Parts: sequence; structure tokens; C-alpha cells
Amino acid sequence: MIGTVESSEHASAPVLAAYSYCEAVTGRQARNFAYGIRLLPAPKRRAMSALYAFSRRVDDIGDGALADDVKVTRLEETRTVLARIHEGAVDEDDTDPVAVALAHAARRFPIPLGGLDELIDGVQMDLRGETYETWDDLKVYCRCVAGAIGRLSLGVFGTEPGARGAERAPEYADTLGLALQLTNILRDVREDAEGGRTYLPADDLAKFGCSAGFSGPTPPVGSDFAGLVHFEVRRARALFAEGYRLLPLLDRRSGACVAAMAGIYRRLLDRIERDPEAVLRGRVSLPGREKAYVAVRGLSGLDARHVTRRAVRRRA
Ligand SMILES: CC(C)=CCC/C(C)=C/CC/C(C)=C/COP(=O)(O)OP(=O)(O)O
Repeated sequence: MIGTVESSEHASAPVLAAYSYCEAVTGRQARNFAYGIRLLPAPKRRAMSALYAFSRRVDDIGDGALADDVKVTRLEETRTVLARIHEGAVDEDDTDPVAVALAHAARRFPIPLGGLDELIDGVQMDLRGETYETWDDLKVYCRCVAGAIGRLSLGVFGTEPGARGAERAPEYADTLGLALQLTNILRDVREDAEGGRTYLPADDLAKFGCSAGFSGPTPPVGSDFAGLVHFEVRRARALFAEGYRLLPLLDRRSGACVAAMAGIYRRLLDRIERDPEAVLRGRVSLPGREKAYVAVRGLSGLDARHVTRRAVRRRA
């Protein structure tokens, strides 16, 4: 079982205020993931909000308008905050509410905080303008910026006592992160191109005649853009299928949280598959009522049961 060191550590008023700050950040900014996080009981919801607020800060440094050298300095500052949390040097009087909340969450749950260093590594890869030749190369980046978030989240969720195969939970959480990140890369292909970033592997782009880039509302002339998108959608679906093996290992509400996060992104993938060029016209998104429907479905355990049935069939 993962997650046995949870203590009943009391949350003081300053710690609760720090968590409230992180929950407000999550409610405002996590347009998709907030639907899942809301399904958790308060201690896990607060811990996930602390993780989200810290990750948002790192991501915003990378995506913001600061000069690159300032971004490098700001990222190093976030590493220092992490190191201070590791050393137990952040207490409730600290002026940084995200650090206070994360330090408390890390005392309460076995969160592998090194995953946040990996996230910073990933954003530093962005700053260096790295591009990726192959899917194996891109996977290294995705593991840093998304697989790590899956593994960190698993520290909060824990696994069910006695769950068979629980030792593979970190691997499944990582894979689910990759599925989400590849979906995110497809959805944001034009926005990233306009920001001078290409994430899709160069050898895939070449195979479908798309090496010229995606800076406009229509595909590069002579390319098979739909072929490229369908190829990457199939890859993302295979990652979702593998990552969904995490669900039966979690308690009901953690499973619901993951099912909602992944379910919303899977529906984005469905939309992208139906109309690949939509990602060049604007940002593909789901209406709020559809996201709420996916979250309720997650709470009723439909996705977890589906995965369990498939796993049983596979073993038979
Ligand atoms: C086990 C488990 C919980 C796995 C999931 C891990 C996870 C949440 C990875 C996040 C990767 C991702 C696509 C971030 C984009 O965030 P964003 O804020 O830019 O997303 P948005 O643009 O869709 O709002």
C-alpha cells in the first residue's frame, strides 16, 4: 500500500489560510483539473491545491513575458523554496502561502517532492528551446512536466490497502500524465507554434509533411495534418488505456478525481479526432456542463468499473 505515513497533523489558522489561497488559485486557473480536485475530501483537496498552485507558479514563470535570464533566476528561486521545504525550514509564519501549504501537505502525505524539481527541469528545457526528434525524446520532457505531476498526486491519493498490483501505481500515474500532456500538446499546437515552440517529434512531422510548422488557421500546404493528428491521438489513447489501470488501485474519491481529470482530457481528444483542424483555428475546450457531467460520472465509479472489467477479461 502506498500512502501509509499520513499523519493526523493539525492545520493551524495560518496553514488553513495558506490552503485557502491555493484553493482560490486552483478554482480560478485550473479550468479542467479543478473539476476532479473538487471531488476529494478536504485534506486531499487542499494538498492537491497546494501542488497545483506550486506547479502553476513554475509554469507561469516559463510561459510569462519575463526576459529569459530573469526566468532562469525565478526558477532557481522556486528550487530554493523546495529545498527549504525538504529541510523542514518552512513554518506557518512564512510569507509565501504556497510554500506554507505545500510544506504542510508534504508533512501530512508522502508526496515525492523531487517531482517538482523534475517539473522545473522540464520548464528549463522549454527555456533552452529544446525540440524533440523522436517520441522517446519527447517522452523525457513529458515525464518531467506531467508524469511527475501524476506521481506527486499519487502521494496524496495513496493506494487502497491490499490492492493487487499497487506497486505499479507510480508507473500508471506517470503514464496517465504522459497521456494528458500529449493531449495538451495537440490541443495547443498553434498557440505553442506562435510562441516559437514545437513539441511534436520531428520524425512524426516529417512523416506527415508538416515540418513547416503550424502558425496559421490552416495546415501547412501539401501536408497530411489530419493523418498526423490521428497518429498522435492513437498514441495518446494507448497511454490513457495503460494509465487507467491506476483507477482500481485507488479509493473511491481519489479514483473519481483521476477519472474526472482524465475523462475531461479524453473528451478533448475525441473532439480533436473528429475535427483535427479545429486545433489550428483556436483552443478546443468543453462546455462547463460537460465537464461537470464527466466529474459526476467519475464519482459514480463508471470508469473504474470499466477498467476493472477489462483487466479481469485480460487475465482470464
Ligand atoms: C495520476 C494523475 C492525477 C495524473 C495526472 C497528472 C496531471 C494532472 C498532469 C498535468 C499535465 C498537464 C496536461 C498540464 C496542463 O495544465 P494546464 O493548467 O495548462 O491545463 P489546461 O490548459 O487544460 O487548463
